[in-house]
Amino acid sequence: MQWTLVVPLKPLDRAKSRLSDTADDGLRPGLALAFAQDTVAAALECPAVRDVVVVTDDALASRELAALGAGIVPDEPRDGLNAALAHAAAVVVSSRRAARVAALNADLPALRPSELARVLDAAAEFPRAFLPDAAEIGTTLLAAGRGRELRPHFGTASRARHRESGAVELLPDAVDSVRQDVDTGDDLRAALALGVGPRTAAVAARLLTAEQ
Ligand SMILES: Nc1nc2c(ncn2[C@@H]2O[C@H](COP(=O)(O)OP(=O)(O)OP(=O)(O)O)[C@@H](O)[C@H]2O)c(=O)[nH]1
Ligand SMILES: C=C(OP(=O)(O)O)C(=O)O
Repeated sequence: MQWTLVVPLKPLDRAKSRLSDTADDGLRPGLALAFAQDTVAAALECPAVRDVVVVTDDALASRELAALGAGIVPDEPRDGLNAALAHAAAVVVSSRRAARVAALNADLPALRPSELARVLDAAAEFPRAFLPDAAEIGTTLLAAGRGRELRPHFGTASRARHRESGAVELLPDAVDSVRQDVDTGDDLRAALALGVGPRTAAVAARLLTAEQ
């Protein structure tokens, strides 16, 4: 069972504003890019993933993520996160017949391919399914089966909104790395404790040096 993942990424100079007390304006865009690179690299190593498509208008992120093997879809219709995801999912389905599509957050720097495979295998049992984030308020993955629309409701309180939309909440064991998104300094410390990918580790080392 193979999936196409759609990963949304807003322009790096506006990304991760809630990390401004942890990483200053000089470091934050690089940190957001490192999260996306580690997320995409781990996703591409997952046996359940056929391909990864990043929906973004950021030129540097597009180059760096394409170099890892991701496809790039421009951010249309420029009406926020859910519109961008719905558009990219529609592009994917029209270009690859019978695709299974899942939206995956770009801020999962501890992502492990085997844990992502476990989540996608669980999602395959349902027409639409989602994984709540570590904080139990948001969502890190929303999956739609063949012929089903994604109908994304990411953003504030997305766990409750995805539940209300009829998507099945997934609760597989041992998938912490897929749930650990990074929005705050505490989230970053939790991700570092799980073990992050090499690009995030390198930027985090610079952050720690800057703190001293
Ligand atoms: N393509 C696209 N991606 C978006 C858009 N808005 C948000 N995203 C991405 O969706 C994910 C969750 O977005 P947010 O929580 O709003 O933004 P963030 O950069 O993670 O963090 P904050 O700035 O602290 O809110 C991140 O990967 C964002 O880069 C958008 O309008 N278009
Ligand atoms: C957009 C979401 O992610 P974040 O935690 O980055 O706000 C969400 O959880 O729906």
